[in-house]
Amino acid sequence: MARQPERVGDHVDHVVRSAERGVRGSDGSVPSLVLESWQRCLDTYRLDPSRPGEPMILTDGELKEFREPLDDFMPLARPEIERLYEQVSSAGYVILLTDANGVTIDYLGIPSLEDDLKASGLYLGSIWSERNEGTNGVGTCIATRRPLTVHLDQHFRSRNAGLTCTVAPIFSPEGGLAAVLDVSSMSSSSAEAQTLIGEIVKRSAKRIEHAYFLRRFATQWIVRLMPDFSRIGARDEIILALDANGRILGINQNAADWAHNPAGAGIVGRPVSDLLELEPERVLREDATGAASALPLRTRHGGAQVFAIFRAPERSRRRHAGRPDAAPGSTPRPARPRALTLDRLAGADPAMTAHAATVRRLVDRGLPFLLTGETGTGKEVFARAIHMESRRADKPFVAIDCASIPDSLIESELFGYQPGTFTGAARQGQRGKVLQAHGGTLFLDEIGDMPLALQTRFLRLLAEGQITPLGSSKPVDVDATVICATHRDLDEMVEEGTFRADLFFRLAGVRIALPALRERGDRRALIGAMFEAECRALGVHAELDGAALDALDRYRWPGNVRELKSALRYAVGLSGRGRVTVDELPAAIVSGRGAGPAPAKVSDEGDSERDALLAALRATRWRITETARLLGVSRSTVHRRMNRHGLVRPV
Ligand SMILES: Nc1ncnc2c1ncn2[C@@H]1O[C@H](COP(=O)(O)OP(=O)(O)OP(=O)(O)O)[C@@H](O)[C@H]1O
Repeated sequence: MARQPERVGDHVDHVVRSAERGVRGSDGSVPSLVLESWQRCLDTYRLDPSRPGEPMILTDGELKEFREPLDDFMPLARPEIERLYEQVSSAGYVILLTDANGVTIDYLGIPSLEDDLKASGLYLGSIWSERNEGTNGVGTCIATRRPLTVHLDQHFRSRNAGLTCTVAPIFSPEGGLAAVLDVSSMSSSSAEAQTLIGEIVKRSAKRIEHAYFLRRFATQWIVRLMPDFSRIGARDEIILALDANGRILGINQNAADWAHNPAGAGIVGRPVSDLLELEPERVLREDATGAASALPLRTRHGGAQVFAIFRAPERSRRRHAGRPDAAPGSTPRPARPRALTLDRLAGADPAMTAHAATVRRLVDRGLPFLLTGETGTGKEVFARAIHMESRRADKPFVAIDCASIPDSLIESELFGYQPGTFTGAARQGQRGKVLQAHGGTLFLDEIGDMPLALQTRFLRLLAEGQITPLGSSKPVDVDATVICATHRDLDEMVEEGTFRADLFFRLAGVRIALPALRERGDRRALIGAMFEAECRALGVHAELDGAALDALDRYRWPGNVRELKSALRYAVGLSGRGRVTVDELPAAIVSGRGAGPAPAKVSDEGDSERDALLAALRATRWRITETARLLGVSRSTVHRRMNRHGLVRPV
């Protein structure tokens, strides 16, 4: 908030003089974290404490770029932000979640004060790095990685000296700073209130950090440790992620502190039995008995007692359905999404329902399937549903993306190789994905990107049910259902001679063309069902407003169901008040961008492909995801084409 001019002078004087005297010469009235920050602002960033002006607020488009890398994190943080807001908003506080650059990526504030909050920078899209705003809660937390309160004129800039900001860092499972949680008000608060808010913010930040860690290692073993059983689930809980052999894959920040090892270096990669008197087999046994009670253990060094709770990896937990999987008081996990069966994928769309009936009739008849459809129409999930419908459902489903493997490796990835076949090869050789799928299903995504030379070898697999690993002369029998998918027009490629006709006829045993989302007859119902699924997945209760549903229904969806899913996740993540309106939808959907003609298909090779790619890269300012969407191809295809045409993002 703006300050009176005469007080601005006093403030500047106080900041500059105190910074000159430094921590040693200080009378203790200014906390050392703040003093050191003032020094950084003057000496390193060369900021002017008296500078007036407005806080910088990013546009929606700019903000989206900062949010994108934290797509999986934001929905985990949202419920905690809401809980925090409920606790403190009546006392005039607002909540900001910033990324590690200080950009406010999520926010909950008092709607009636919105204009004032925005003018003070307590708003979505504001930037609170020290370099931008000088000493402030978020920026100084980023610089020091410590929780703190910056009260009134402890702020470096005079114009922020009406604020009180209490913050706590949130660390990523890798030990880096992921985000900062901030509770701010536009007024002063008593020392007692600051202490109380400080504790509440730290607890919330830890809850988010734990949820992030548990989500990241959902498919691994989790061991939660506390010196005292009653404290399991508390915020100083130590959490380790282990692989099936008891090797430590990740540790939370508390574990790093416990081991006096800030980044966890030297712990990750070691067997858990180095830290605890615990043999890996014991972990498995604990889970098999479904034990949710704490197991007393001793630390390897020092022999101190700790209590441990185990959580099995997500997949094996499904087998113990109904068994408690979290300690009391821990963050509730969002519901796990239900499997996408053929029926669920088909919904009420006539073409999809007919495809589901075809699959049921022809599955297990030894025929290969060819799935076509624009990017994001659900080809891979459909392939998985075919597998689950088949008698091979309990055998492996092996997916391979022909577009993302370099041409030089695709052959060895698929067919494996004998020991010593080429430089850099594993000494014991490799089995190859095709053999791994033996007995189950082999899913070849982006088959249209398979190099011609390899198509010949692949033909043999389809024709004779045999493959020959690289460096070997002995063919090996393979029994697998083959499902291929592509967004390309294979008929056209065959005509052009870029795809082998004989291979095409072999693999197109059962052709299934998945409709684009804009062509689906059950689009509104599908949007509604996917909205509910997102709410369940994020643990949120929300309704979809009629106008928002209309906007979603009208949009052209160049990225199809994938794009719809991420738009819904974004909207549900943003909906604080239990209702998703057009305001929560991504700007492109509301503005109707992407509501134009269907994405142009680029030709296979040559100049036109390069030109189209370059034009798309320029139009999207070299953003790969958007380029892929614009061209109607996958991100990996964009990367491959960039390599092929030697296109490098300008610096
Ligand atoms: N009917 C559906 N209901 C819910 N989610 C769906 C449905 N169809 C697809 N999805 C989701 O949409 C996303 C894209 O699906 P998928 O990866 O199978 O598409 P694709 O056609 O293989 O894409 P690409 O061609 O780019 O590889 C996935 O997250 C999938 O779970």
